[in-house]
Amino acid sequence: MAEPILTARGLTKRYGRVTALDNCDFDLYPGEILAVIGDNGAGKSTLIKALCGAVVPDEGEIRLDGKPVQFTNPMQAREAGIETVYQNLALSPALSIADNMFMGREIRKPGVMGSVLRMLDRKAMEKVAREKLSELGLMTIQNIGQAVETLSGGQRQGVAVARAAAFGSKVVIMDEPTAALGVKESRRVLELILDVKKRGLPIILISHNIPHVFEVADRIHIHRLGKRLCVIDPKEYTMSDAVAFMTGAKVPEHVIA
Ligand SMILES: Nc1ncnc2c1ncn2[C@@H]1O[C@H](COP(=O)(O)OP(=O)(O)OP(=O)(O)O)[C@@H](O)[C@H]1O
Repeated sequence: MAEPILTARGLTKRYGRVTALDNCDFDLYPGEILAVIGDNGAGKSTLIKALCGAVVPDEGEIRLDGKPVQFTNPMQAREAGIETVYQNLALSPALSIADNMFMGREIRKPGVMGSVLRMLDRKAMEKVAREKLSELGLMTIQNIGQAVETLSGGQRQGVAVARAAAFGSKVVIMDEPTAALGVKESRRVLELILDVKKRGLPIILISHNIPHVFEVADRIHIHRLGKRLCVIDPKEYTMSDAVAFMTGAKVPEHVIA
């Protein structure tokens, strides 16, 4: 196998007496969809937050492309090429699709108008937004100037995924992308995740939906009691095996797939 693109070794994060991450390891390889599953409170969110700069671990090391990185906020991780699609705070409802896609990285008008007057180049942003959405087959969204609150749940998630795919140059992290969606919308988002993978970006998918995980993941990282218990190949195990490992009902024979 190629070298991993993102690794963590010995990550530990304590909240008072609770050890949310307990000497945890993690590996993501180029081009793969790696699902992260685990029981409630196992430490999945804390792991993901550490990888995307939202939480600073007490101990341990994270490497991106083999180089040690220390993110103290999510902006630094974004600048390094790690984009995260959050479960809830994905988008600003009152803003347009294009504005949401460029939130925090707006394109300014050329020359003094942009540099001094800080004027936004809306035309340029709308053009790029339109391109990105159509690349992912999301051009059922008619008007790029439309406020995000007028979109369906699936369309909103699509915009959030498109944003991550457009700007994530190294890694895309998706936290429960189908949790709030209906059957049809979930399907579309799963297809989008596969499209993002086809474009060569590796994806970390955190999900409680085991059938969705088995459908799209290349490998499954099973998290238990603050650490990686094992990594399985979904073609070699059943969903009930995965749930049994997660809950401790069964002990895996091999640790890493
Ligand atoms: N900000 C915090 N302050 C205090 N305790 C926290 C904080 N964040 C997480 N924890 C604790 O750390 C442990 C791991 O939480 P985490 O949210 O990472 O688990 P999870 O696997 O994502 O759970 P879930 O599937 O329920 O979202 C839990 O016991 C949780 O209560």
